[in-house]
Amino acid sequence: MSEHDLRIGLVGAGRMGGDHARRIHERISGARLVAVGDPDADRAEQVAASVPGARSHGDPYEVISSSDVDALVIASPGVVHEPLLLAAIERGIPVLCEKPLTPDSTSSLRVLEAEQAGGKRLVQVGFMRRFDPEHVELRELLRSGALGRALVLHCAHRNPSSPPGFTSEMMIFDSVVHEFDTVRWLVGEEIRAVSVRRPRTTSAAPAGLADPQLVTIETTGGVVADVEIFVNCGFGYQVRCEAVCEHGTALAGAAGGLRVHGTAGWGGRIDADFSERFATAFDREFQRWADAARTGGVDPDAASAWDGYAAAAACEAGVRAQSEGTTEVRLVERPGFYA
Ligand SMILES: NC(=O)c1ccc[n+]([C@@H]2O[C@H](COP(=O)([O-])OP(=O)(O)OC[C@H]3O[C@@H](n4cnc5c(N)ncnc54)[C@H](O)[C@@H]3O)[C@@H](O)[C@H]2O)c1
Ligand SMILES: O[C@H]1[C@H](O)[C@@H](O)[C@H](O)[C@@H](O)[C@H]1O
Repeated sequence: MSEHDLRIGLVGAGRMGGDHARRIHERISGARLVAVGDPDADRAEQVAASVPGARSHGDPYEVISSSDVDALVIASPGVVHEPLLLAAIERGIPVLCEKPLTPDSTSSLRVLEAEQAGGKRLVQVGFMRRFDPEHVELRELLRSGALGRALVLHCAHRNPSSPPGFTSEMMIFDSVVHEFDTVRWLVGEEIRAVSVRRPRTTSAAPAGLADPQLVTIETTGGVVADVEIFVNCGFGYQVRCEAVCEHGTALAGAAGGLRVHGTAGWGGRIDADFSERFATAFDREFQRWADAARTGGVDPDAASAWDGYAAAAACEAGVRAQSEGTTEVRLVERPGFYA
């Protein structure tokens, strides 16, 4: 630890907040956690107690206004991201905000406006797949043109089970929000339209949840991505994306790891959850964010507030498409600030 470390404040001390606190303490260099805030003061205290030198606040805004906080991590539920982001932008500190930027495009636009008014890029959205080695390799391959142009993407996003209160709409704006960002980032084009189909529902789904769903995403350049979102698959956590190109295909997220051949069978293992599947991605995301924040810059490969807004707009179209059929995505003109 050095006096030049980036001093990080964390708001939201739930599952992700706890993970990120550990990550910063154990695996990120040049940065340390100094304050944790959560309206649930016990949670804040518990997470702060797990990191030597960190203190807790029952008011998250006290963390944001603390003069010894150089940069902020937001790991609270999406519905409260906007006021926390606006407070961080007002103080002029870099912020890494867990997905989503905000839950809808109107509030995302307010964040974009505040950031532009401050004149400096400060916001990064936690779309961690951008740091997953296989997804990075797939993007580089697509950009190299070695397989020709991408035509179709086949994506699967499976969770073992949905948390209590998870709704059919959340399957779009809490889960498929990752694919909206991944597709835009892989292809380098905005999303033009979204449609949703509902196959028959798994008997494992809680009452009222239409699970799985098939989401079709069309980009402005004519790439079509199909996404199977299945949040009660029961057996583990899987995220896959296969790109079909003019001269070949490439798949990120194929079952990897050790392949075991044993009595009467062979097999490998499946990750249990996102913290396992994307452990390396989260670590890289945080290290690169901290490195950029320490020098007053932003990571050009990370998701910006613009990316967060574009994903929110696609999610809105996706939720409308659940009942209205194919729905177009309308974006404001991209400001030069986010070029
Ligand atoms: N990148 C990923 O794969 C991934 C995975 C899970 C969750 N997330 C995102 O991380 C965020 C947190 O999710 P979680 O699963 O940790 O939720 P959680 O419910 O476990 O924890 C959220 C915490 O935020 C606190 N909180 C509520 N209002 C607050 C406020 N105004 N200010 C500060 N804290 C407040 C709650 O008391 C709670 O302790 C969400 O945005 C979620 O979408 C991302
Ligand atoms: O909040 C979580 C998280 O974003 C996971 O990465 C995703 O797989 C889940 O579907 C979502 O509910």
